Amino acid sequence: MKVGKITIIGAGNMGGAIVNGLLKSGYIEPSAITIADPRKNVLEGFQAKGVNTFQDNLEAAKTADLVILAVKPYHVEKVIDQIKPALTLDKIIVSIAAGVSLSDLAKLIGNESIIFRVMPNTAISLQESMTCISGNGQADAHLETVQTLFDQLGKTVVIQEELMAAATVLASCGTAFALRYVRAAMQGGVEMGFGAEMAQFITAQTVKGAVQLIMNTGHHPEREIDKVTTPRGITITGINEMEHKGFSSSVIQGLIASFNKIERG
Ligand SMILES: NC(=O)C1=CN([C@@H]2O[C@H](COP(=O)(O)OP(=O)(O)OC[C@H]3O[C@@H](n4cnc5c(N)ncnc54)[C@H](O)[C@@H]3O)[C@@H](O)[C@H]2O)C=CC1
Ligand SMILES: O=C(O)[C@@H]1CCC=N1
Repeated sequence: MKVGKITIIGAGNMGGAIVNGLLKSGYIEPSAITIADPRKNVLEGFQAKGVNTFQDNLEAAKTADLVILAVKPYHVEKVIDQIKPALTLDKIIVSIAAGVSLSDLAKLIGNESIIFRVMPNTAISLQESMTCISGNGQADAHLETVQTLFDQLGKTVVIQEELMAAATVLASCGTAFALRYVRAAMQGGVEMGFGAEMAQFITAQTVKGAVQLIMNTGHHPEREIDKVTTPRGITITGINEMEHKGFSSSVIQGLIASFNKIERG
């Protein structure tokens, strides 16, 4: 079933990105979208786009069929407390707060409520998110509704909740990790003679093409790497130097450090 009215609580990086992705998708009318935030100035831009805006979370949540909690994890408890009178058992509640479990949410909202944990990334504003979804027992009957909604905003997978921390690191933090590669390559490009803007354009298009090579074929990355690394050639010289300096190991250790941060707080 297609979702009716959506309320997003929190108009920051992610709340704002979700609204922009929804507007871009045309999946639901701007008038069916509501966003709430205490900061009046961030709401004005959304109001101009025809979205309903509120500084009062409870008022914002009252009319919704689906409520997305897009506040920092340490604000989740307070926000749920504020909107609880509006969280009737027919409402779908979606939390994108990193590290806040379904059982944490059920303790705050109620065991009988329909609760999803959804982990998108900032590319949701361009309908290019990788979004991982898991839900509680009550959520099963509404999975199609929620997955179809996030399908409008990129790619989705339904996962076991125990993988949510790993999903957060790979898919959500992953945007920043990937862009650090892009920035590093740009710095190298500038040292070799390109202006920063041209280095960014060349690097970004190269990364986009490399990603499409594996996405369009399903090939393992090494299969495509093998096509680039001429024996005794230039690429293998650079790649081996990167590995001597710990490239893969550094990426893996960074992922695990982020994972441990979620798991241990
Ligand atoms: N930034 C990212 O790439 C991702 C973030 N997340 C999760 O999304 C959530 C939001 O993160 P960001 O958007 O990055 O944070 P943010 O700080 O950019 O946005 C949070 C927003 O909540 C608002 N806010 C604060 N107190 C509030 C209250 N009582 N009621 C309503 N709104 C309130 C703030 O004014 C702000 O606009 C976090 O729980 C984070 O773990 C999940 C995936 C990716
Ligand atoms: O760094 C963070 O805590 C958030 C969660 C995932 C991406 N950004």
